[in-house]
Amino acid sequence: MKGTGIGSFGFVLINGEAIQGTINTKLQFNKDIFLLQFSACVGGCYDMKQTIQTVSGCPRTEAEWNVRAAMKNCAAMCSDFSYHCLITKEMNATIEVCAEPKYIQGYCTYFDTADDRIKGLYAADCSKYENRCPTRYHSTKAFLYQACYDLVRAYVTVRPSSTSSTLVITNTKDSTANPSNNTSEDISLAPIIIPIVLVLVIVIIAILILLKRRRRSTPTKRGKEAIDSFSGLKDSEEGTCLVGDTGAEVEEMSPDPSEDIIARIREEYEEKFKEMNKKIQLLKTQKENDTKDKEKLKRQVLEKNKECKTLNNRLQEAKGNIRVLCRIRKCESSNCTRSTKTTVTIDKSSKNHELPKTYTFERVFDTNSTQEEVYEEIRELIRSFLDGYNLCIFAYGQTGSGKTYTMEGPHGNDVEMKDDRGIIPRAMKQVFDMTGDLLVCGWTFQFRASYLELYNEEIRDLAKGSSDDVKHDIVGAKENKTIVTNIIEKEVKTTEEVLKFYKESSKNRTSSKTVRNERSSRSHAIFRLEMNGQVENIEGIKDTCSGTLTLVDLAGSERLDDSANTSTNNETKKINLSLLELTKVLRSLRIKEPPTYRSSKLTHLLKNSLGGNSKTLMIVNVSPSKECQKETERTLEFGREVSKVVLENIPRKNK
Ligand SMILES: Nc1ncnc2c1ncn2[C@@H]1O[C@H](COP(=O)(O)OP(=O)(O)OP(=O)(O)O)[C@@H](O)[C@H]1O
Repeated sequence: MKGTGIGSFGFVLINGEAIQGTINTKLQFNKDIFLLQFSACVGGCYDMKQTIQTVSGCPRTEAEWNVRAAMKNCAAMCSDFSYHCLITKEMNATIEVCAEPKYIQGYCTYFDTADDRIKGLYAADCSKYENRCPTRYHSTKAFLYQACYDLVRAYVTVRPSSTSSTLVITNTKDSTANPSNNTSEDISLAPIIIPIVLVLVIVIIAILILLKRRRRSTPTKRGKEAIDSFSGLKDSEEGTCLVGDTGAEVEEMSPDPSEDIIARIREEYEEKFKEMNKKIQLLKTQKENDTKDKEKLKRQVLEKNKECKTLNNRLQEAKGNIRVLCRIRKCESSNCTRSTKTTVTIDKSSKNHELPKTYTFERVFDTNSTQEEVYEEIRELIRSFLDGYNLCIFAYGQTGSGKTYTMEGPHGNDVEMKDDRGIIPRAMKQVFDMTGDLLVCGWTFQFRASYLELYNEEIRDLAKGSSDDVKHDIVGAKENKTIVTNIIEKEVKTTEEVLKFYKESSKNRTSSKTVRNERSSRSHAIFRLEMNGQVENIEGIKDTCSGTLTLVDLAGSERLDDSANTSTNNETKKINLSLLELTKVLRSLRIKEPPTYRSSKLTHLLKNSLGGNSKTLMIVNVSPSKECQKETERTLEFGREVSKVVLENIPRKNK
């Protein structure tokens, strides 16, 4: 035996609509040697309830799983939390998995005895993988497995058959590197390999524990168990950190299946959404006296709407409850960044022989990105607000990096329906269009808008403008919304009304000239839209739905010396202090310590949007200009920090 390698990859099969029958999945193996392991996730990773049950309860009895390893001469070692089978190429093995659920998920951990290339993988440069890991890969284990996956993927292809649910795993590795004439030797080595594998597993656990101690991060129980199931390792120590506390973490180890799942859920969602819209249009054209048909259509719309909600939530859970996107500002001057769809690379000075630094985000919008492209990425998330989740979108970045442009658009207060309008006017239109459509089937909605700014740690009600001489205090929270005293919460019924309110109020926002921006916003602007909806459902029972959409344009995050002007120094200090507190809160959420929200007004105000029943999206805005390089790096570091946050999944407030 020349060396011992270890790798793993996951696969996921989704049988779409055909839920009723049994799914028969055949796996054929013709690699040298595999440790096959089936674990977790009966019922689909995106169904939180079922995932919790299966991961924490481990109801993986032989009867439930009915896993039949139709293999001859197979050295099988089964543990009580997952199935392991050691398979060699010579066995020409085929495994049939029969299971009721919609999704089957399995993991195949692979050991290649004739390859030195994987040796020492666990001592690999983790930061290399960390940089490459999209937002939800920030876990010690996750990126180690990501590393394995990368290596294994290089010579294993997973090819789903177009006509049946058969996966054929073929060995595409260079045959000279693994001559077939030594396979009989592999078989005879099988009993030796098992102890080696076990030793290897122990070594991995030890390394992981060490790494975890250094990082001092804490996993969510479910996330940890999901990883354990994935790896087949159990360790009692705490320490790994996953982003997006959902069953989706398991898929995140192997990007392709996860992407695949997201694409399939989206496809299903879009299909249902289209069907619902068709029915809504039909309903709108129904004659007044056609009561019978109308009632039938109403019921169908309500049903479809429920299905859409479930699917959209699965989609958002799969993406993670806290997401970070990055946008690079348009720039005419020298550019220090390079970007792909998911990475930003900062080129360092060649004088100091510094290597370029790459940051990975779920999505990166380059200098040519349009407002529409940015909005398309978050359109589905806005739907979550209408489904009864608190949603917070905020723009973070250095002064002049394009935060206001992204949130509002380039026209200052003129936020009407122009092509380059930003997130706020687009979101308002989507919200009122979508709820307007649902009115035909009996839904009623009430919306209340408020617009506050935090300037020098003082809350101002922008809706009151200069006449606002009353003190505003945060007095706790009601129904998951932070309550602020003496503010205007205007009832709005249409897109036009809400945008008029926004436009009038934003005239009062505090701005001044800074080195980098003629009209720099010197305050955090927090626009909130509160929704309460009711409908009588199919069974005649009242169904309610409520949520708060918070859209935040943070003040510029530049360092003190960048602002130079002494009159703004105080402002800058306060801004930076509150941003620092925001970072601390996010860090606390990450390491599962209770955050001290009250240490700044900003975090106190955003309390209900940064934990618990909320979905959070941060857009880190950066300038690509060389002069801003240091600030750009700081911003990207911040974005990376946020992308490590784990949020609890608390049921939405839809009763
Ligand atoms: N993607 C873009 N395309 C075109 N122009 C842009 C883009 N991003 C920003 N700008 C322009 O750059 C200038 C500064 O942008 P903006 O005011 O949005 O920055 P900011 O981050 O909000 O700054 P501050 O924190 O100082 O308020 C504005 O004139 C804006 O119109």
